[in-house]
Amino acid sequence: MPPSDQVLTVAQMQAAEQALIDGGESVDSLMLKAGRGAAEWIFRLAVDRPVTVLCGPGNNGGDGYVIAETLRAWDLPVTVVAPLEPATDAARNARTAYWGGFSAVGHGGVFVDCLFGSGLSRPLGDELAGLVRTLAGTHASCVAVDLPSGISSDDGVLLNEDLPRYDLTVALGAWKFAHRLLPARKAMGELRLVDIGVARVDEAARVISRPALAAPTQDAHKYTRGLLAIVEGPMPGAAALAASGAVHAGAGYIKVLGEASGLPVWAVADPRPLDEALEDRRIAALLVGPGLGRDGAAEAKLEAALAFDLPTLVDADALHLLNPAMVAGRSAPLVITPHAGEFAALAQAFGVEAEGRIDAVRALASAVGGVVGAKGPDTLVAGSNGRLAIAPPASSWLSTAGTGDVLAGIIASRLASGDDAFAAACHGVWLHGEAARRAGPAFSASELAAHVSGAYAACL
Ligand SMILES: NC(=O)C1=CN([C@@H]2O[C@H](COP(=O)(O)OP(=O)(O)OC[C@H]3O[C@@H](n4cnc5c(N)ncnc54)[C@H](OP(=O)(O)O)[C@@H]3O)[C@@H](O)[C@H]2O)[C@@H](O)CC1
Ligand SMILES: [K+]
Repeated sequence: MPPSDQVLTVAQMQAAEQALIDGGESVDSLMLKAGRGAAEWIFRLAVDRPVTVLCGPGNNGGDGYVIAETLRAWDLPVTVVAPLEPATDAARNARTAYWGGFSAVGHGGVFVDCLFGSGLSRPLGDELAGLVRTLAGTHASCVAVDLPSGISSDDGVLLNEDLPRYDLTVALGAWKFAHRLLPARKAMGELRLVDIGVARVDEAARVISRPALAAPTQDAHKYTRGLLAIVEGPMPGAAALAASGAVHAGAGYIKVLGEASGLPVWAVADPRPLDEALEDRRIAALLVGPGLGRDGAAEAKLEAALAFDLPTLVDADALHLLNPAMVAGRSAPLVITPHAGEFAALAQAFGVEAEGRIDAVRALASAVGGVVGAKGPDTLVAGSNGRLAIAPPASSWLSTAGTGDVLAGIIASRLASGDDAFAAACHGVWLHGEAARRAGPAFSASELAAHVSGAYAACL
């Protein structure tokens, strides 16, 4: 099987295909593997319904002819709609090898979109967009091969409006960013991956998968497991929620630096002035931001916290205060976890200008000199060295107040436990998503936090 966690850009996919060709494959042989692999999934979906394959001019269209011929040979009624002539040798060869018929309107049954794949370079013209919509509307099920036509592979942007929703998208060779990012992901239905022999690409982005975590060693004590200090602000509920997430995610000791009213009994408050409290050499990681406020006092706390150069997670209010001077000269790991609004403020503060979300997240990580967990329904984690990971789809019930504080607590807990910053962010995002899955519908942030230990148990 192909590495099922890697996500490739179009350029990386082309390089991977070239490596296969250098190793003795041809475009035609790869197209046969891709088309036949896709045909198997379509055959299962179709059962005995007729299939209409829309074939474009490039190699995605070539895949379509292979699919049509494969299904025809398996005795399914198949027709091809071909508004454009094949323009590549492989697509021409595949069309020549197709022995079935053509039609202008299709068959009903299953619509298979092989108009454009990763070679789409601009929005569909009105005529082609109309044809895709009509065929989708006149068939009971819709399948996209590699990508739905009209979607930009490298960033998941919809280049046309009113694109159809697909029941199934069969990715060829590797996942592309569009399979993992919104809004494209929403249009794709079920996702399946066909193996054409693509190897692991070291610098590829990854989908975050279940981490392997360890239980504490036999001789562990609370400090070896990690002391996490959470800087409290005027809204102590946020620090308490972060502490609840943190206690279930690995750290052995959670201390809240402040008055800590309303804290659970197992968390320890340290009400001394922050500078003094931060002198505790046993602190393994710091969390600053949840409930911190955005006034002068908050800014002073953030500066003090960052000056200690400990592994630190900056979240929430603190992200509106963070600036380049505060992170200059730091050497300890830093993680920031902005949602879209906080990201925009940070991009301005750090002078990040980039086209597209992925480049922007990478550029911010580089400017901050740390790891960015860009939160949202399709969370991205970027390291300052260009590493990128994409969260698997998570429960939409996470869209409720306080879940971000819980996530901050979990990631900070992983930092205190000794994960490096990138791993802490990835492990934390996975634990948070899994806790939400276990919490079911309509949970509160504290109920979410209580499910983190169940998520942890799944990683042992
Ligand atoms: N390479 C391999 O080994 C393998 C590749 N595989 C398959 O190949 C697919 C990529 O193939 P591809 O690069 O040929 O691109 P594809 O998406 O078919 O379209 C390009 C054509 O469309 C045209 N065009 C673009 N936008 C347009 C628009 N809006 N409106 C009109 N025309 C437009 C463009 O023309 P141009 O932009 O030059 O005008 C060009 O003619 C990939 O997704 C996978 O399915 C698999 O078989 C495995 C082996
Ligand atoms: K397609």
